[in-house]
Amino acid sequence: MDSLSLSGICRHQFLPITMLDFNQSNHRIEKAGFVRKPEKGGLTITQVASPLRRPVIVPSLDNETVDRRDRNHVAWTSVRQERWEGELVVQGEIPLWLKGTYLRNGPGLWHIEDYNFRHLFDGYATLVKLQFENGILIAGHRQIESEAYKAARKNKKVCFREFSEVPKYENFMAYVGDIAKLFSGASLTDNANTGVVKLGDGRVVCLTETQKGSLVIDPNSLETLGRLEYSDSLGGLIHSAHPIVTDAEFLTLLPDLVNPGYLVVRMEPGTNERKVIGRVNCRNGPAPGWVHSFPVTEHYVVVPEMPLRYCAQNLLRAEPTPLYKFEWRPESKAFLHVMCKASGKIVASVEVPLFVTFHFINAYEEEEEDEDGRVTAIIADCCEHNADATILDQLRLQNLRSFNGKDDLLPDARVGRFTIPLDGSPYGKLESALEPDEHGRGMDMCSINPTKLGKKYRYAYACGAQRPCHFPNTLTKLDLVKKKAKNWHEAGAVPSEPFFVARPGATEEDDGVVISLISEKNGNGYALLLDGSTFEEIARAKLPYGLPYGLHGCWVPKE
Ligand SMILES: CC(=O)/C=C/C=C(C)/C=C/C1=C(C)CCCC1(C)C
Ligand SMILES: CC(/C=C/C=O)=C\C=C\C=O
Ligand SMILES: [Fe+2]
Repeated sequence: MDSLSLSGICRHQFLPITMLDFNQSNHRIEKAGFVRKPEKGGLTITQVASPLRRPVIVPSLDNETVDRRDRNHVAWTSVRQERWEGELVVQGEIPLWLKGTYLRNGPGLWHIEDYNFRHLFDGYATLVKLQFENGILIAGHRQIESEAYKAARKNKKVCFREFSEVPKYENFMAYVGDIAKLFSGASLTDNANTGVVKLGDGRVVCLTETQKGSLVIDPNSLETLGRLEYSDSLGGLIHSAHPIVTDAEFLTLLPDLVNPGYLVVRMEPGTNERKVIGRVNCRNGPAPGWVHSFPVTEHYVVVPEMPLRYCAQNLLRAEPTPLYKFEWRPESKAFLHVMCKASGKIVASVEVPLFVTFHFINAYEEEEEDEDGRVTAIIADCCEHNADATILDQLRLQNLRSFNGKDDLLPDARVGRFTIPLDGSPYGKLESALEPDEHGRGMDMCSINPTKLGKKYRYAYACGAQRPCHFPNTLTKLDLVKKKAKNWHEAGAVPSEPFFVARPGATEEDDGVVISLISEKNGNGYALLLDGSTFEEIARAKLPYGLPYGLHGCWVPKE
C-alpha cells in the first residue's frame, strides 16, 4: 500500500518522534527518537529499542505529510498517515479485567490532493483500535480500503457520491451517466465511515448508510477484508447507519424511497441473508424520514418517521443544499411506529411532536405496576436537536474549523423522551428526560450498558457541552432516574463518543469503564478511561499524534 498523498511540504528531513512524552517516570526514555523518513510511496514501521516491556513501534511519517496543526484543530484535520501501531504508555491503571479491543470508526481524511471536502461525514474512513490486555495498551489506526477510497487515491479525485461530495463532471453527458448509475447504486459510495459492529458470528463490520458500504475488517490488523454481500434479494440501496446488533441477531431498517416506508429486517449470525420481519408504510409522504438510527425494546422495533426526509431531488443535485440529501418537511409531521418483532404486526403508530435526532439512546416497555405487568407504553429516548435540522449544516468542516473559542454556536440539544401509548391513542408525547442545562444543552454520541438494550435503564453516556462551544465538548454521564448529569471537560479538547464497557460479572448498571479518544487543542491526543460509576479518570495514554474526530465504536472482547 502506498503512502497517503497529502499535499504540502514537510519541513523536516528527519522527523522527530519525541519518546519522552510517552513514558512514565519509571520507564523513561531519555532521548528523542529520530526516524529517517521513508522512500516516497513507502510506509515503514520502525521498531525502536525501548526499556518498555514491549517494543514501541514508531511510525515513519510520510514525506508528503503536511502538518496542519497551526491552522486547524486536529479533530478536523485529516489523519497524518495511512496507518500506525504501537504500545502507549499509560498514566494511571488500566483495570486488569479489561481484555479486548475497542474499535472506533469515523471519517478521518477530508481531502484528496488539494481538493478539500465540505462536510464532516464526507471523510474517508479511519479505523482506530485500542487493544487492552494485562494493563497494557496497544493502539493503532488504519484507513479503510473501500472502493471509494482506493479510486480516489488512484485517480486523485472523488469518484463516488459521498455524503455531500459528488464526482466532478467533465460535461453534461458525464452527469447524465452518473445519474443513471445512481439508480443502480453503482455511483454511491462504499466509504464505511460511520460505525463498526461485531456480529454474533465474530465478523467485524464497518458501516455507512449505503448497503454497499458494509465492509468486513480484521479487528487486530485493521485490514479491510472485503465487502459483506447481502445474499438476499431485498434490494434497496440504503439502510440505517446503526443496526441493532446482539449475539443473536442483526436488525436494521431499509427505507423505501419509491413507496415511502421501511422494511424491518433481521439477519442471523453466520448468514448474509436478511429476512423481512415486516413493513411500515409512512403515514405521510413524499418520502420516508431519515433513519440514521432507531431503537428497540425487548419485543418491539420502533420505527421513526422524522420530518427530516430523504429527498430524491437533492439526491440528484451536483451541488449540495443546506440539508444535503434531505429536506425539512414539517407538514409531513412526525410519527413513531411500533412493530412486534415476533409477528411483524404494527401495534402502535402515533403522531409525535416534530423532532430531529441522529441517535436513539435506548427504549423499553413501561409496565403497569399491578401483577398483570401489562405493557402500557413504550419509552424511547434520543439525542434530540430541538426539532432543528440546522445541526446538519453546523457539521460542515468550514464551520467546525472556524471556531474562535468565544462564540456559542452549538445549537441546543436534549435527551428527548418519547412516550408511545399502546392503548390505541393517536398521539405520543415528547419531553426532556432531564433539564438540558445539566449537560450544557449539548447532547449527542451516546452509549449505554449493552445488557440494558431494550430494557428499563438508568444510565447513559454521551457528549454534552461546556459553553461557549461549537461542538459537543464534554463527556457526560446521565442519571435518568435522578435526572442529573456529571460532566468531564478539558479546555479546547474534542472528545469522541464515550463508550461503556461493562466489567464481566458486574451487577450494577454502571460498573465498568468508559472509553473515549480525545483530540487536544495543541494537536496531541490521548485515549481516556473513566470509571463508569464515579466518572473519574482512571487512566490516560498519550498517542504519538492527535487523531481526527471519530464517530462510533464497538467492543471486541478477548475470548
Ligand atoms: C458519517 C455519517 O454519519 C453518515 C454518512 C452518510 C452517508 C455517507 C450517506 C450517503 C447517502 C448517499 C451517498 C446517497 C443516498 C442518500 C444517503 C444515504 C444520504
Ligand atoms: C457528531 C454528531 C452531532 C453532533 C452535534 O451535536 C453527529 C454524528 C452523527 C453521525 O453519526
Ligand atoms: Fe451515528
